[in-house]
Amino acid sequence: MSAPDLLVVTAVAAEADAVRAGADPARIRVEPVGVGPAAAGAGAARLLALAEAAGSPYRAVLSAGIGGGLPGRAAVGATVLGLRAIAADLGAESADGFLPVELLGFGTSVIDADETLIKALAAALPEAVPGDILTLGTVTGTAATATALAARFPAAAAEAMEGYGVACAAAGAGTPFAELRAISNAVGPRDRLAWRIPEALGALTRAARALSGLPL
Ligand SMILES: O=C(O)c1cccc(C(=O)CC[C@H]2O[C@@H](n3cnc4c(=O)[nH]cnc43)[C@H](O)[C@@H]2O)c1
Repeated sequence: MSAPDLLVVTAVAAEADAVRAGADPARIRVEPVGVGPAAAGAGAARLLALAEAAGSPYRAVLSAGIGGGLPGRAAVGATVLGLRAIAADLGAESADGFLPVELLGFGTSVIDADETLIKALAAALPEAVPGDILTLGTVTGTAATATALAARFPAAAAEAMEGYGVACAAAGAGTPFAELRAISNAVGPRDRLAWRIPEALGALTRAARALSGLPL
């Protein structure tokens, strides 16, 4: 049997189980690597390097899981296809507002998803909402932060905690990258009890079924 050609990286085991429930294991390997951009980046880099060393590199890597939807842009229950992964809190605070890492002269906070992979994913998931996905080390928990993020990132549809880390690992390995988020909650005032986790995990399973036929 040939090795899987798509690596799907999630944060937690429940998300990995949801993806596995819909994915063809012959084509897709699913691994939970931890919460946050550092764990995601380190975990994805290790898995990509191991596959490369074994002589069967992945053809693409997907950061997948649940996420928060920006109000008016992605509703709870929707699936968001990330066109760009943006490290929204990578930079410095100043009296004049947030300074992104670009202004500090330290590289980029924005990584584009692979164009060919996005076209294939959009065809496989026609109902997915296309948009940027923010990566944050801290889950947004106030209306003020949600409003500020929506203003800073007019093309953002969702936020999560791992995409930019996986994108950095993919860029280092030369592997096409994309991100997929099933929306469990609205970005805004913290209300953990309102998160619709089972529904979002169900949406992840449905998306994974569509991934199994992906031309890679
Ligand atoms: O408690 C559970 O059963 C459970 C099952 C699956 C996943 C979880 C998580 O808490 C996953 C954490 C994961 O979720 C992403 N996430 C979701 N909503 C947001 C948000 O509004 N802002 C940022 N991140 C969000 C994030 O990527 C975390 O890694 C629990």
